[in-house]
Amino acid sequence: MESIFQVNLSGLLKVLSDNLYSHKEVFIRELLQNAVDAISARKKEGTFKEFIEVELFDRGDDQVLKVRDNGIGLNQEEVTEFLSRIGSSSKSQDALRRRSEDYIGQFGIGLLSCFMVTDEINVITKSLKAEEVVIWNGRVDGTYSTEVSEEIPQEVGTTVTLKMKDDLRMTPDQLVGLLKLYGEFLGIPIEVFINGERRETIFNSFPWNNGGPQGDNVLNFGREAFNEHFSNYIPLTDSTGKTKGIGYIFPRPTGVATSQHNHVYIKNMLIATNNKDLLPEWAFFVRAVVNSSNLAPTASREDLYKDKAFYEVREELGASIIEYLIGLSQSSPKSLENIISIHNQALKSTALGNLDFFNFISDWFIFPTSEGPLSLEKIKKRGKTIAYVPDIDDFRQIVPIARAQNRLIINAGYIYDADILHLASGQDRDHVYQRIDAEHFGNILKPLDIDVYDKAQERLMKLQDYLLNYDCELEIKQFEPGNIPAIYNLSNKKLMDRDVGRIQDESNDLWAGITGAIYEPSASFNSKLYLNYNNPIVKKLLEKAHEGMEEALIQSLYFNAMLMGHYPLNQQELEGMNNNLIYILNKTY
Ligand SMILES: Nc1ncnc2c1ncn2[C@@H]1O[C@H](COP(=O)(O)OP(=O)(O)OP(=O)(O)O)[C@@H](O)[C@H]1O
Repeated sequence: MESIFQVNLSGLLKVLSDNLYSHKEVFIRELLQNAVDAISARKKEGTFKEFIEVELFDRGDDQVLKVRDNGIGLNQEEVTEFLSRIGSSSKSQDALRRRSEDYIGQFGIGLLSCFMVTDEINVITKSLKAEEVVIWNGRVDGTYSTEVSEEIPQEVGTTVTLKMKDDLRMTPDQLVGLLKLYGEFLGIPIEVFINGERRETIFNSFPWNNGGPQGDNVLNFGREAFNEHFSNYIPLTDSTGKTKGIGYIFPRPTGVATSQHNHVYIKNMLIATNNKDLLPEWAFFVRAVVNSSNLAPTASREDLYKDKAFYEVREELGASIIEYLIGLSQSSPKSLENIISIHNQALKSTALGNLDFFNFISDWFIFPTSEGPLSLEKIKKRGKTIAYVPDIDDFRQIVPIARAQNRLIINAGYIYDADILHLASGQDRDHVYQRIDAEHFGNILKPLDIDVYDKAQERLMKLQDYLLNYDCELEIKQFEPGNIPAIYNLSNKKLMDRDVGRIQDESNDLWAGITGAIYEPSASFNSKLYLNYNNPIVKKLLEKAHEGMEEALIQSLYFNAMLMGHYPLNQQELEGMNNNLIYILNKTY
């Protein structure tokens, strides 16, 4: 036996209102959407002057809201089919429920949202194609009644009347606010009446529809939408022209983790003010307002279907942003510079994922250098070799030397910078990119003349003995400024050796055993102390023996260089440093 599901309407309504709609006010959106769809349907039959009227009446204890349109209306059969049957819609194209390009609605459930604010929906409708007027009353308990009359004077169109629940009465301002929020850009004037008096007409158009977006008008629009003062905007469009809008460049730096807050309109109706994924992920420095006729809302209408069209549109809007920035480099390089300086990090992360964009924008990127922040373009002009230090501590140590030698060094220790420069080295044939890390640290320090070097060798070996306990190799170089006696350099591997060593010193046998079993310390010296032959103390120390003081002196240079490089001293080093000071004190007094 075939049977039909019985629907417990109040249960269904609870599910809808708790899970589908974020707030009760969306019933206004649903009523407007139905009016607009009915007008669109009638437009297919011929021209007429469309309108939507919204009236709010306070009748003694009751408040009544009426939404009237002169759209296509419904005949008796359609009322039964589409109003009395939940999930039935006149707007799906076929039995497969493909969404129609012409309408906003498609699911046949939108009208139910009215039950969040009323217990009874009254519809009076006259179809374009029928003589009779149909009166339909749907109640929250799941019952409904239909009546047909040929007497009631009713123009073609539909009036939906709701008696508002007592605690959900609206003020005229609230009503106007909601109508503006959802319906301002529908392209159909909404006339508002309060207790029989005309209050205002709501009608506006998107700034990109007035012969293309224009300056202040667009910026004001953005300020109202996002409550932010923007100074740059980007016209956005997909390849079909069915999704259009404006992207505003956020006026302050945004973190990579910042989410988007886009305003999305579908067929001129506001769907979301907090959309987080309409633009590609990397575009987090842009806030967009977009109107689309090729994207589809979900049943809640507060999100977008993630179908093929969605991903295409998303990519094409991203391309609009990149195109705009490329154009700006020609038309207003200063503005581009300004945008890049605010969103340096965001744009760097974008460029790493898009080679075309990288090739366009990388010269504009700003890097901290030994001479302050400089664009890559300016850095390139300084010479054939571009030296960068991917570690902030290494950079700090090397910077006084670089300055004294009039060499430009990039601090590439911040996120993305070393990757950007590495990528640049593969793209740029005119420069040599020199990555200066622990292994190559000595390369930028000048070697000694060979005869001076030979002479110093014997002394150096002697001094080296005093550093064996610290696992540090001595080297001599000469560099300016001469007041830096030594630079200490520790590779990452060595840093790890030190940490493991510390764990083994401080922990019990079990842990020490485990770390010993899983970690093999490096065999060779991994840290280096570069002595500076231009420094008078070092020179003296290398020229002749200082019996009794040598150990304390060379170790002091070692501790001093470590501290200058922001390296933490371990227990053994701290003790060594104190012992040295006591030794010097005892020698002096
Ligand atoms: N103002 C109106 N004029 C003419 N027909 C209407 C009107 N309002 C509702 N209808 C009819 O009632 C049907 C159901 O409306 P409802 O709002 O529940 O769903 P829908 O708009 O079809 O889809 P969705 O659930 O996506 O909104 C519509 O498909 C339409 O045929």
